[in-house]
Amino acid sequence: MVEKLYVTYNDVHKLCQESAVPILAEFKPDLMIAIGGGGYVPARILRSFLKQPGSPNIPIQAIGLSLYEQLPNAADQVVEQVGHKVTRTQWLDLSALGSMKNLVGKRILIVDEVDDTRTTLEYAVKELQKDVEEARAKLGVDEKTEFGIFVLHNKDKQKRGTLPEDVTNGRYWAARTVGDEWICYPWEAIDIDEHDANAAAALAKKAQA
Ligand SMILES: O=P(O)(O)OC[C@H]1O[C@H](OP(=O)(O)OP(=O)(O)O)[C@H](O)[C@@H]1O
Repeated sequence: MVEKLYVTYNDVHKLCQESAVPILAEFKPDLMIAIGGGGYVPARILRSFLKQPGSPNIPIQAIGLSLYEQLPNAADQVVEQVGHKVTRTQWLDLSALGSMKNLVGKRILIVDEVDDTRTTLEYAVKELQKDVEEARAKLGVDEKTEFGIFVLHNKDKQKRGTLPEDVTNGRYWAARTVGDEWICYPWEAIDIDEHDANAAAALAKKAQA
């Protein structure tokens, strides 16, 4: 039976809080790109912990990627990716000059809640790299953009997707590395009290073991 891992809002908050320390020390992002829907809440919490006194908040932009669902009437937006379909439901608005400038020569932290098969993250990095190249060409700027990744949980399993080596070696932060568990995030809960009770029960069981 697949173990269920219940993650509470407080857990998410604390995972972001502790991860902010190495992310600030080693990367200092200029911009976060949250992969929706699971990346939105962690990105917003992380922003509070990345805020430096005297500096503005780090902007968060959102992209929508869906791995398991195929939107009707959106066949032209469906991309075959290592045997899985990644559907773009939302993307950056690159028509604005400001948005393009945000991409070139910047440190961009991509945020999602879970790195499972890595299909989604591979897609996000590849597509964003293409956008950066396009923006660089249009703006005639030659500064390097660095991508980093933050996830709450990385599943230690065979990955279908791959990430650039410079990201995996030094710019990849997973608050927790877990097995191939079924992770239940609080924002998916229909009954949050039951969810929290399940999380507490699992904790008590672990303490007894
Ligand atoms: O590593 P992978 O195997 O690619 O899986 C991880 C992705 O799957 C989930 O997204 P989902 O498509 O379920 O959308 P959601 O975030 O809106 O729930 C999750 O939010 C990640 O983005």
